[in-house]
Amino acid sequence: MSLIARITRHFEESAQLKLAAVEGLAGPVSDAIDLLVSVLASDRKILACGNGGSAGDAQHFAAELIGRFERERPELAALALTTDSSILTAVANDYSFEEVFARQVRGLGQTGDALLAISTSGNSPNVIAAIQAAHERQMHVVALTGKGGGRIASLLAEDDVHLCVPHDRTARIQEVHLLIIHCLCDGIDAILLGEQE
Ligand SMILES: O=C(CO)[C@@H](O)[C@H](O)[C@H](O)[C@H](O)COP(=O)(O)O
Ligand SMILES: [Zn+2]
Repeated sequence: MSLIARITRHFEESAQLKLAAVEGLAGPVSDAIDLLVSVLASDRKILACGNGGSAGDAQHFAAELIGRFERERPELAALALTTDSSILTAVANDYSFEEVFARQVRGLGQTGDALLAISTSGNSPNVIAAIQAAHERQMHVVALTGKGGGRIASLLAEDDVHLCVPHDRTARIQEVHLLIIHCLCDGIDAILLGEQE
């Protein structure tokens, strides 16, 4: 296969997945927006975590809330738990890598906050531990997964929101996660700016 053909196949597979996934995901994404708006409107905050590309997505989400997405508005309370190398290395070194997000959730999370938990497999132990810590703190959870949701699917509470991309390829799932993150940012802004009831 030529490089052009390989590249074309990536574009086509990604585009086809997005078009196929929107019907099943639009409703849950709308629920996630409503949940996150209620968290922010109650002066609570959103913590975000994930590994690898999903760590980047967690940071991307927090940056768009503290900074801006497409419209001017005041800062919104969001924090990625993936950035502080001293915390990450100390907790991994002194406890375990599985604890790197959960200890931050227990240390920073308060009742009514939300955790955006991102795992394409739904099986990363440190994201699972973060969800369990969020529930201990009476926090809401929005989980971004794929591959059927993995162990995370069975961990979520009734009022949590599960956004599971119907695909088994990590890269494709991440591409839809990023699209979902932009939908979350747009929907949160539309409601908070009074453009959307
Ligand atoms: O971005 C990619 C693959 O596209 C990788 O860095 C990927 O994020 C890593 O393998 C992660 O460790 C995967 O973790 P998860 O999504 O299964 O929770
Ligand atoms: Zn990636």
